[in-house]
Amino acid sequence: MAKEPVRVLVTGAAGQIGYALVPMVARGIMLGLDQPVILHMLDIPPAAEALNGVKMELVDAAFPLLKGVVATTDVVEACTGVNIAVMVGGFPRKEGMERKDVMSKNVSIYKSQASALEQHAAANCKVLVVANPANTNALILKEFAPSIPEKNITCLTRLDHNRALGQISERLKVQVSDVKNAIIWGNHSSSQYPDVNHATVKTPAGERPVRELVANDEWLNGEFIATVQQRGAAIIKARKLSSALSAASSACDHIRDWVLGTPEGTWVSMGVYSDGSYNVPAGLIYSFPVTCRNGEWTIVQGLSINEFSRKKLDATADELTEEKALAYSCIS
Ligand SMILES: NC(=O)c1ccc[n+]([C@@H]2O[C@H](COP(=O)([O-])OP(=O)(O)OC[C@H]3O[C@@H](n4cnc5c(N)ncnc54)[C@H](O)[C@@H]3O)[C@@H](O)[C@H]2O)c1
Ligand SMILES: O=C(O)C[C@H](O)C(=O)O
Repeated sequence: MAKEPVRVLVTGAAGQIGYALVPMVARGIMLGLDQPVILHMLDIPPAAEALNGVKMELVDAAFPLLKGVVATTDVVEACTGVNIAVMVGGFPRKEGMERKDVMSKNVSIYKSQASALEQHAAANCKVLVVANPANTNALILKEFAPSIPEKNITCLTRLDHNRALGQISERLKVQVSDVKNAIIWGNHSSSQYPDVNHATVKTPAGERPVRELVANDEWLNGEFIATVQQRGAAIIKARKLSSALSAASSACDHIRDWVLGTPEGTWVSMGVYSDGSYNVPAGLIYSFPVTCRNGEWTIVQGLSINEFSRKKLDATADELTEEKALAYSCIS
């Protein structure tokens, strides 16, 4: 029997990530090739015409899994009945703007969208925040949607996770699909800590540690970390626009693994509400290694953290604590 359609909200759908993401959702890349979807697309009134253009293209593409499209600038209409919400819309930092001004605009956007989701989304709606500052926008959304379980509110660090796998694959000249269990700890910002101390590569002789195969701690502790931390900035420098296809693809990876489960023996990185694991302060949205089963994520426990890693976990937690204070100071 055909499955019931799942309603997927994409905010900021007229923007660049939105334009890359909605065809992926409509093709079944996010939720599976047997899962019909209804797309809800939200943008702001100045983008209404462009949003309608995206809707026209979705119709023209005749995606078999796409059972309907809602394209709107009305947040209540956009949020009504959605099962998955991918929050891409936000206020970008413009030249000359203070951090606090950008934060204040995003706090006000995420406060009002939180209320709309809380009141109108389907029960058990899963939320992924992509828009920057992603971790703190997700925290504000959690704050203003108290009836949405905190386990349902996450932010995207899967792009950073995939970037780490990509760098190891390039360095070792192995297939990226053979590299697994990197970890992104902390903030989706340049303070994040890409950690490969537990990562492995599938070889004909079995799974081998990345550190052993790379055999160059100086590169792993220096250039590798900096490259992953700075990759977003490098893409902006090259494209004059921030990453879009990789961000959209990673958003699909994040939701697919959350809903359908992570493969046996594999973990992924997700920004989730900290419960104090690994001595990360509780009450931050912080990126951890997680496995997913039956639509729920669980933080991987018991990984050893050496002194080098400890300092990096703490530094990115400190940045998030500071961002949290700034965001709370903007709440009106
Ligand atoms: N977490 C990640 O890994 C990651 C990666 C890449 C980009 N990003 C972030 O994702 C966000 C979107 O990037 P983009 O390149 O698509 O930007 P973009 O400027 O092309 O698109 C953003 C869209 O959001 C819309 N928007 C603004 N305010 C809105 C609101 N209140 N409600 C609904 N829509 C609204 C804009 O009109 C625009 O169409 C940015 O904040 C970017 O920094 C995050
Ligand atoms: O939009 C940005 O500032 C960069 C983006 O978050 C990315 O990691 O590519």
